[in-house]
Amino acid sequence: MRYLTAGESHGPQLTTIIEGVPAGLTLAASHINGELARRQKGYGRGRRMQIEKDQVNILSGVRHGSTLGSPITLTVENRDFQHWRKIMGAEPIADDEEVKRQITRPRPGHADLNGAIKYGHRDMRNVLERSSARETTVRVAAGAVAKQILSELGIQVAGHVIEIGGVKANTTHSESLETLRQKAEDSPVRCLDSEAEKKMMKAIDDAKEQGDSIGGIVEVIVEGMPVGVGSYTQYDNKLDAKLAGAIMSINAFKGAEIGVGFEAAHRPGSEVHDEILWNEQDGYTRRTNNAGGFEGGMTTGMPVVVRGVMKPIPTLYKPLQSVDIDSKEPFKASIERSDSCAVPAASVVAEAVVAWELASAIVNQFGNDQMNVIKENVRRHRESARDF
Ligand SMILES: Cc1cc2nc3c(=O)[nH]c(=O)nc-3n(C[C@H](O)[C@H](O)[C@H](O)COP(=O)(O)O)c2cc1C
Ligand SMILES: C=C(O[C@@H]1CC(C(=O)O)=C[C@@H](OP(=O)(O)O)[C@H]1O)C(=O)O
Repeated sequence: MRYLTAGESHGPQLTTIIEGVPAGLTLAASHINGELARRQKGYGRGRRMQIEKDQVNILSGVRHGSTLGSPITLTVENRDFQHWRKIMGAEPIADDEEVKRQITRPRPGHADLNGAIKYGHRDMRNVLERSSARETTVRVAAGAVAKQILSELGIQVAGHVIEIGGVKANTTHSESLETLRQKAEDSPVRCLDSEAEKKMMKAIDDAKEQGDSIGGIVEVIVEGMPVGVGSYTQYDNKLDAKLAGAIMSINAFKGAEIGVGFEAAHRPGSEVHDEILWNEQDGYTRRTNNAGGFEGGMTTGMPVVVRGVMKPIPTLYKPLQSVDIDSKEPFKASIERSDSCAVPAASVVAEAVVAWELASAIVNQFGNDQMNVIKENVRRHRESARDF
């Protein structure tokens, strides 16, 4: 499966075309809209999220609530476009009109300067419109389709926030994935630890008050993946590497880890590798899951545990030093609106990109045209893995 996205942050809409989704998958706008709404929430979001009310239009590839096997086109309207028609070139600007025509002052931490040099844009709006994380809207829409595939195979995905602005959540949770998901849903910062939640919200308030921004760490857990998805046989078949790439592709994400991740550097092997057990009912299991569900680029059958680190939002009310590309004069940037923390929202994006990679790998490996064939192949594979 593959997908492309298109659309500017303040243009009329965002679009994704998704190819390779098997025929016969149940898919309704409500599956996607639920995910879009989750991405819009989260403490620390700015005023833009009060303007948008993301709703998907399914324009191709689905009839009577079921996928056809043909490309699926999904679009989401940018309501804010109505306020940006002139700036975006959809309406002429009168000569005497006060409209900010060009952005010549690059914001540190954004794609502005590098993108302008690369594409030769003297107006950096031509860069920021596309580098904006508004694009993650349709990635969440594509991820919702992937989640639907996983769900029909009994595979569940949940994401939550484990750190914001240096406040760490206690992550020793023994509840079911469903309970974990519900708790995250009920928390304004998508955090399971209610003590940490309060401190995280205070950290966001403090940062906002000081004109600053903060980042954090999100975790995605996936239960029910069959063993042996992905492969060690070629570097670009390693599914853990694809997950790391997917996490790193989210705007502002600067690191990814699987299982104990970077912590493995500090531990001896006896405290890292997961001992192998066997019982008649389940077949092979592991005593621990430090590997986060991966060995040799393949799933172990244990829960997939992926984390990603998000840097602080780059647009600050406390201005940072930059240079005007026309005058070459130094200036301190001033801004109109921004999120002060988008880590909770980004955890929903992280779920989507992880779901996409896992669903793609399954569809590629277990026959890729019809959903019922894939279901049967996965069922047989699970059975043979258990009896191996
Ligand atoms: C959900 C989400 C919302 C974001 N909101 C903002 C924002 O309001 N203001 C901002 O400056 N950056 C925001 N970002 C981050 C920027 O898009 C990102 O840092 C920038 O495009 C530069 O890319 P890079 O950080 O990946 O290098 C957001 C990121 C995500 C994932
Ligand atoms: C629009 C979204 O996020 C935007 C991501 C973003 C950025 O620079 O990445 C900047 C802000 O946009 P604006 O400049 O229009 O206020 C965020 O609101 C969204 O998540 O849907």
